[in-house]
Amino acid sequence: MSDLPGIVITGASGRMGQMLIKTVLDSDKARLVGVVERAGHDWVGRDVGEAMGGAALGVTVTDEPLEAFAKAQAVIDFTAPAATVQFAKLAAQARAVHVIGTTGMTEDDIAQLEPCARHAVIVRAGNMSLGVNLLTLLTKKVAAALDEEFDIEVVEYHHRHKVDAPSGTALMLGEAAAEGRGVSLTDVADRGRDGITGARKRGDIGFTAIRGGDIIGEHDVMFACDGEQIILRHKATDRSLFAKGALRAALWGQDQKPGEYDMLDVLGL
Ligand SMILES: NC(=O)C1=CN([C@@H]2O[C@H](COP(=O)(O)OP(=O)(O)OC[C@H]3O[C@@H](n4cnc5c(N)ncnc54)[C@H](O)[C@@H]3O)[C@@H](O)[C@H]2O)C=CC1
Ligand SMILES: O=C(O)C1=N[C@H](C(=O)O)C[C@H](O)C1
Repeated sequence: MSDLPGIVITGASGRMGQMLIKTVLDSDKARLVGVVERAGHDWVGRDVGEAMGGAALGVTVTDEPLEAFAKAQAVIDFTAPAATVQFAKLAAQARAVHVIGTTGMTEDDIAQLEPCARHAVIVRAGNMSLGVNLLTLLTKKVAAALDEEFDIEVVEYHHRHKVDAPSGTALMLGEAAAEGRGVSLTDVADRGRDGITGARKRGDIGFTAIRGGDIIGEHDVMFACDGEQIILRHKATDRSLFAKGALRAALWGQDQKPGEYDMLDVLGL
């Protein structure tokens, strides 16, 4: 048997799940040892290669995550908040690195990761791409350089199937802008404008979510004052970018102590 790190992918049939499976299969640094779907899904019990419309891979889709995690060195998880919280407990039990791409997690969901990270490595980021993580650093720097004469607005664009807003990336960028300004995002976030909202409050960080078609993910951070605007933009044109980042995190996590990490740690930024 190969001694390459064994990876389990959760949410196997999802947009990211399928991309992650292909990315692990294409890699010469890791091997696919399991795939998980939710109970009742029609992929459960089938060979994942065949379920994806190709040749059999000898890996059967399971709805028993702990059994799968016990065989793995890392779990890559892009599913939904409630599932991710459960998977964190099971990955900790199996001492497997848990890479979390799932967005839309509440503060309570995130708090439940903390005890799990005492036993296993958790890498969590709303966006696994190098470009977005670099953009968070640029956003922080620009926000620190400008005063509140500049209004900060984060605009995100995603496909029609996305279920959470603002996107995880938009929140990362908002956090970075707030950090640059030395304020707490909770105090200044303006997340939903509708009706007679009153004029914009000085110092607020606004969020707008566009949903349509098959847009993979685009994010603008606008700094607008009277007479000029600066717009920092990231555009994802291929989901494989997130999957490659997640696999990189899973491999990086093999050499780390238990704890919570993000992609800036992985990328050394
Ligand atoms: N951090 C990042 O770089 C990125 C994060 N995402 C996030 O990843 C998540 C998934 O996105 P998509 O793949 O587009 O969604 P999707 O809806 O296509 O896939 C989610 C999959 O998870 C499965 N699932 C749900 N509950 C489950 C459970 N209890 N056990 C096993 N499987 C379960 C669903 O059946 C589905 O197959 C979202 O939160 C999204 O925002 C997406 C792209 C990049
Ligand atoms: O749901 C998606 O598709 C994406 N979600 C992530 C987010 O919420 O920021 C990352 C990426 O933009 C795609």
